[in-house]
Amino acid sequence: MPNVSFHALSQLDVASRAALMRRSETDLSGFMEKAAPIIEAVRTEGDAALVRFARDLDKADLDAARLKVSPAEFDAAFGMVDEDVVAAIRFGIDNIRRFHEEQKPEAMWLKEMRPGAYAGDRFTPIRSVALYVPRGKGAFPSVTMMTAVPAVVAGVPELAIMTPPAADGSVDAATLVAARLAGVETVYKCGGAQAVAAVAYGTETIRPALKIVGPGSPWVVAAKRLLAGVIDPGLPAGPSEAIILADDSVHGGLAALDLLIEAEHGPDSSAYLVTHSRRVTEEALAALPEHWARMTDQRVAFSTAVLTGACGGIVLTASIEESYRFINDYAPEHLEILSTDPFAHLGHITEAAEILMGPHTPVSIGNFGLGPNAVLPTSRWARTCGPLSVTDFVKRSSIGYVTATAYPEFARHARTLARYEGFSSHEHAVSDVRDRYLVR
Ligand SMILES: NC(=O)c1ccc[n+]([C@@H]2O[C@H](COP(=O)([O-])OP(=O)(O)OC[C@H]3O[C@@H](n4cnc5c(N)ncnc54)[C@H](O)[C@@H]3O)[C@@H](O)[C@H]2O)c1
Ligand SMILES: N[C@H](CO)Cc1c[nH]c[nH+]1
Ligand SMILES: [Zn+2]
Repeated sequence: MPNVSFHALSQLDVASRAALMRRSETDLSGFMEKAAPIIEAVRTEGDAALVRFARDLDKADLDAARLKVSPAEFDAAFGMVDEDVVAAIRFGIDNIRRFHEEQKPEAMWLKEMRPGAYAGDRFTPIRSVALYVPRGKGAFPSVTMMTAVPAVVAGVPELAIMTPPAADGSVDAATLVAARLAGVETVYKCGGAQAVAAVAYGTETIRPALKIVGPGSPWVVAAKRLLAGVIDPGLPAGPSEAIILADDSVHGGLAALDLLIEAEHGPDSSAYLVTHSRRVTEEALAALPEHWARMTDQRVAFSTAVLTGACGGIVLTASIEESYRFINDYAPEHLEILSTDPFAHLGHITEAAEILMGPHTPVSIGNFGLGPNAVLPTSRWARTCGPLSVTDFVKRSSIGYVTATAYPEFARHARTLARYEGFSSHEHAVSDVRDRYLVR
């Protein structure tokens, strides 16, 4: 049995407690240093650099003509994916679409602020957005669904999926199925930092986009940070992370089962079981070997690295209140509340990007298509932002309309503040100079 990291929270000093907040992406300096020349090569060499990085980093044999997925590759993908996978994708897309249609803001609203003066917001789609779909430590048709569906619901006219090629130069077949079923037919075989650079600057084959969304490895996160002045990098979604909060009403074996969900993404993930119950802790530790025995070697290696390392394990608290405090401090990407009465805890949690409630809502169900978006902020960004949504694919313009009836009162106050701030043209524009032109 590997030595699972165990932290009795009330016995930790301030530094050890602070260390528990760390994620693998907390220090990205090494990745940023190596991503910078990749980005520069794509900016200056375009497609030639993408072909070279596909060969060197993805071991994929490609030429520029094959960077874009062809209609024939899309058609072939449907023949390669089992019917039950297609059915699961259709089921997920249907739920995700219904959720995001509900979320879509009205195209415009106007409110009468004062008699005869109107103000509101108008939402219009962003013209072009790139969707990053990872591949490497897994294939992610689900991420395709989560990024493409809200983008299509928002009405973005130009969408392109960026995803790493496999060694044979192909794109994961289920990812292509999900893309077509969600309504996106432009897919480029290009991943990592080079993909972010390609859509930021554009290449001979790849059109530049105004924004990129979607999760990725630290390479992707680092490139987004470096290119934040060139392209809108969207919400910060890095290596997956989860907290399983268990109270005394559940079996610890269940907590262990769900702790392994996000721990198996990769050695750079984070996963904690947080509980004030010693019984749950002991049951969880006892159940882990049995769960590991059912997993593939790769997933055992990833989850063991997480649970025995500095970004995972078990946190035993002194009380449920201390569990809440820890979680709100940690601000996890995914939070699962394992309790027979999850709603009793919900009000105490304010900082978590996704909160999944009760023993029948494991993180897997959120990941694969309950409806809410599973592309979520990591590394404590849940303190300031939430899941990917339709609003990430639109921008807002405010609208104002003042009639002749309402104008005098607004003009009077505007003159006063313009004078105070020392802006003479601002003042003249709402003074009797304007009246000369208005009265005809
Ligand atoms: N937050 C979320 O919503 C969410 C959702 C799904 C997945 N994820 C996370 O996304 C990540 C996916 O990672 P992945 O590796 O499977 O796919 P990825 O596509 O993000 O990264 C693979 C790419 O990284 C680049 N790369 C790999 N090694 C490199 C090196 N040595 N130098 C330069 N570039 C290199 C390559 O271009 C490769 O194509 C995981 O960390 C997972 O936890 C997050
Ligand atoms: N847990 C990921 C978000 O952090 C989403 C996902 C897709 N497939 C498996 N997991
Ligand atoms: Zn997951």
